[in-house]
Amino acid sequence: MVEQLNEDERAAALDRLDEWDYDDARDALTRSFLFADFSEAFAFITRVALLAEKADHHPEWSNVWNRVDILLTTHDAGGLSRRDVRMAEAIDLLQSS
Ligand SMILES: C[C@H](O)[C@H](O)[C@H]1CNC2=NC(N)=NC(=O)C2=N1
Repeated sequence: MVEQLNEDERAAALDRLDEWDYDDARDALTRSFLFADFSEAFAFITRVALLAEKADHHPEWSNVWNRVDILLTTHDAGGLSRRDVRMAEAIDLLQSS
């Protein structure tokens, strides 16, 4: 069973994850991505979906044309866990490649 991050662990993670915001109500990480068009946004969604399947850790997300909104939290832990931090870092790497 994966553990929810404690306050110190959460603060350290948020410090490192510059591009991500913290959703207090959900104990979650959020980030919005903007692309040139729907096709680019959908390609990104596909890449993240493959990461998610590999990690068995799945984002909550929505897409409107060129925009993808992602929320990461761990349902099994009732909030933010290491799995969300790892997923956010992996998504950031996709973005920078
Ligand atoms: C059984 C399976 O491992 C779990 O349900 C996984 C699947 N994907 C998941 N994704 C997220 N975001 N949180 C989870 O707790 C979770 N649990």
